[in-house]
Amino acid sequence: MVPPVTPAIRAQHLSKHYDGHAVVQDVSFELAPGETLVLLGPSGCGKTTLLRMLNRLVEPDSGTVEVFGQDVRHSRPEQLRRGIGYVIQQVGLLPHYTVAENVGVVPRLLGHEPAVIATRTEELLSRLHLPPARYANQYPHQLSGGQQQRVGLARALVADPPLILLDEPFGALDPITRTSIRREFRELEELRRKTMVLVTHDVQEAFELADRILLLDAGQVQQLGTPHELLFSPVNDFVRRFFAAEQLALQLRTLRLTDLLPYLVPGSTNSSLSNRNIIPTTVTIQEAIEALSNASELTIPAEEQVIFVRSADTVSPISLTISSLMGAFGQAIQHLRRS
Ligand SMILES: Nc1ncnc2c1ncn2[C@@H]1O[C@H](COP(=O)(O)OP(=O)(O)OP(=O)(O)O)[C@@H](O)[C@H]1O
Repeated sequence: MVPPVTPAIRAQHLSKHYDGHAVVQDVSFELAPGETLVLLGPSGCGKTTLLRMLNRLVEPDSGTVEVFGQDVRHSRPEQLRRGIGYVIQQVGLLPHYTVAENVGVVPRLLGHEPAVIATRTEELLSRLHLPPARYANQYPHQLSGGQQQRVGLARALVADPPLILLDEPFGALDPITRTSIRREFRELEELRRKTMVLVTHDVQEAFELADRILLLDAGQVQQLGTPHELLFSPVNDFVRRFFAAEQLALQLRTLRLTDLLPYLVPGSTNSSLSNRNIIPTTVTIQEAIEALSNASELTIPAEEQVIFVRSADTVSPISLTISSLMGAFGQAIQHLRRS
């Protein structure tokens, strides 16, 4: 028999009051190792308070938190926090320390060898697009907001904690920087195996980064589930209304070509198309539209922009145009609404 995996986090019946008001009310969830949970909800709904209960920056009035099977009350708060990465919007870099010194703070406190810290710091800065030769000896005020944010992320990652908590980590950035840094963040090898809890009030961001979303309102869990479940199987009106304004954009980012295969008719194969015109069925509808819009850069004449979809279980490729794609998308949505 496979032994049960100890959850990375088990939060049970967490509650917190401030000045007689319930800010977090009876919240429970479990997170598997490697999973990313996004805490989402309107301003003031208790996301930050809930996050800070996980590393004891806030003590709950009632309820318990276990991190990798250990009740957090049994660790000293400072010790617990050194083992959990924490990234906040106001990056909190030390102004009189260089970039490298800021990144090395926690490993120094943990007593790691200076040479090991230096190597690791350089490796992380390079991976976060801050070449150490240029940035290691700069001071925070010499960096842009986005660069400071990356130093904050490097600092949280340097001691290689298995769990990272992030509170609006991209909140202070302009929308364009925010989108590109988010993409880098998602593709960062370093984060692939980490368990993460991320607070945001940005719905698109939540859908882009979450394995599961915990949607809160007035301190209470409204729904906990995958982006797909929240979008297509909302459990109440609050959840439905919360996503209504951005529904189409979210549907395009949540459904994948795999979901549309039953509605796509295999087309004729065109031998003039090279491999560059083949996209996998794992891409989202949004990505497929972007690929089709860029198809004129490929070998196909603009008036017959076609892209082939290939998956392990599709023997013959399916040719795709914007109109066949949107037709299939419409049918898939109707089917999901009915079921
Ligand atoms: N230390 C505190 N003392 C008193 N009230 C507090 C304290 N911390 C938070 N609150 C209150 O608790 C409620 C929830 O705050 P919290 O910061 O957890 O919400 P949030 O969902 O993270 O909000 P935002 O998205 O605006 O950051 C708010 O009404 C806030 O004013």
